[in-house]
Order: sequence, then C-alpha cells, then structure tokens
Amino acid sequence: MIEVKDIYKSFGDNEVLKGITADFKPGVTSLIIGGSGSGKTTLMKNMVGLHEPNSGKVLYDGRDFTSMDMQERIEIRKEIGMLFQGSALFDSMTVERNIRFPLDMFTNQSKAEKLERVNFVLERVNLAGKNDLYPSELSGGMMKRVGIARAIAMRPKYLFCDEPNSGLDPKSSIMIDELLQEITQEYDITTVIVTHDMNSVMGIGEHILFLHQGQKWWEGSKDEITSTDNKELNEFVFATKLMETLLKKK
Ligand SMILES: Nc1ncnc2c1ncn2[C@@H]1O[C@H](COP(=O)(O)OP(=O)(O)OP(=O)(O)O)[C@@H](O)[C@H]1O
Repeated sequence: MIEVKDIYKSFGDNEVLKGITADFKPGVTSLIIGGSGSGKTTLMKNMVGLHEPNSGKVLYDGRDFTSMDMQERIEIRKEIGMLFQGSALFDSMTVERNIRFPLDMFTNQSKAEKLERVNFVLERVNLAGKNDLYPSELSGGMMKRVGIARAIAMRPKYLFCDEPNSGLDPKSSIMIDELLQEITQEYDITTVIVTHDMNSVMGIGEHILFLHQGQKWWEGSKDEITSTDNKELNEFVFATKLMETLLKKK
C-alpha cells in the first residue's frame, strides 16, 4: 500500500498541492483525475521522488520514502515500475533490449534468466516473438505494451502510469486499460494511473481520486461517480458529448 499524508507542494508562489491525503491499495487500479493544472502529475511526481513535497509524507508499505536518503530510495525505486507518456522507449534498441534494460541496470541475473523474463513479460502483453523489432516498427498500442512489459519486468510492487493511453484509438485504449487492470490484480500491484480519459474511468476506475485546484475534491469508485452531486466533479465527468448523450438515454 502507498500512503500519501497531507502533501503540500508549491512552485514559487504557486501552491499546487494543498494537503492531499490518500491510500493506494495493492491489487487495485487507482486513477487520479482532474482538470488541466489541477496537480495530478505533480502529485505523482511527489510520490515517486521526482519532486520533493514542501511538507507531508509518502509511505511505501509503511516505509517513509520522504525522509529517506538517495541510497535508501534506490531500494524502493527498484520496486517501482513506471510507464511514461509516449512510452519513452529507446529508439536505437530492439524490443528485447528495451525490456531487458532495467534487468541489466538493477539485477545480477544471467543472460538466460533475463531472456526468460523478457519472453515471459512479452507473452504477458501479447507480443511474444517481437523481440527483434525496433520501436519505429511498432504501432502506438504495441509501443505502450512494450512500455508495460518493461515496467513489469522487475516484478514491481508499485506501478505508476502517466496518461497510459494518450494518442491511442478507443479500442487500443481499452486494451491497454484492461491489461493494466489484469496485471494489477494478477500480481497484486499497487497501481496509480494519471488520466484525463473518462473511458478509462468508467472501465477500470476501481478507486478514483478527483483533484480540483490542488485538493482532493472527491474520492470513490466508477459506480459512484455518475451519481455524485459534487458540482466540479460533475462538470468534469459530463464534459464530453458522449457522456451527455448516454445520460439523456438513461
Ligand atoms: N516543475 C514545475 N515548475 C513550476 N511549476 C510547475 C512545475 N510542474 C508543474 N507546475 C505547475 O503546477 C500546476 C499543476 O501542474 P500539473 O502538471 O501537476 O497538472 P495536471 O493536473 O497534471 O495537468 P495536465 O492535465 O494539464 O497534465 C500548473 O500550474 C503547473 O504550471
């Protein structure tokens, strides 16, 4: 479990996070949603140590990440998988080398062990046998799946995804969402996803955190989100024509 406790973060005079507290549980896909500039990415960056909070704590299974030194943090980082926007694959490396990269960096496994792991995760994301392709030879959805394979190669306990289906068509987006949810449940990963995508919210939103102006404005599940009377959340949720149309049909 990841516990975020009363996180405040400012950039100069701009107070972006104003006392966020939340728990993220293993085996559950947690979605951080909210309008542009509400602080979603900043919260995620504070959780993984890419930003330092002004105050507050982040605990990984009880371990206080915020007060750790660099060396101690490396140990936690090995347990974290990250899927960045745009997949962030290395263009000059094959699929296999991209996925092997964290294993080369962080483990002493033999070549054979690493290859076995690469092949296992490739199969898991439905890309068995694509080892020798280069990123330029892959579709956007395939690139995301390679990104997921790389993120889970180290058997992470925690998985962070920033807009995992940006740039994908609706069908590929659903495939990526379902894959993330399956992996989360199968390996009991604590998964945190930053998204704008209401399809993702309605598909895999087991636990949703809605940020508004740097505060946790609402928390709940996809089953609760359409029946809330929270004004700002409603404005966010029903901002698409699709949702509007579906609601009229109800
Ligand atoms: N490194 C930084 N330096 C200064 N200001 C920053 C920095 N990172 C974020 N901000 C500011 O923090 C605020 C929140 O940004 P953040 O990226 O967290 O929002 P977001 O909810 O993820 O938005 P979006 O959906 O548009 O990605 C914005 O006003 C942004 O300008």
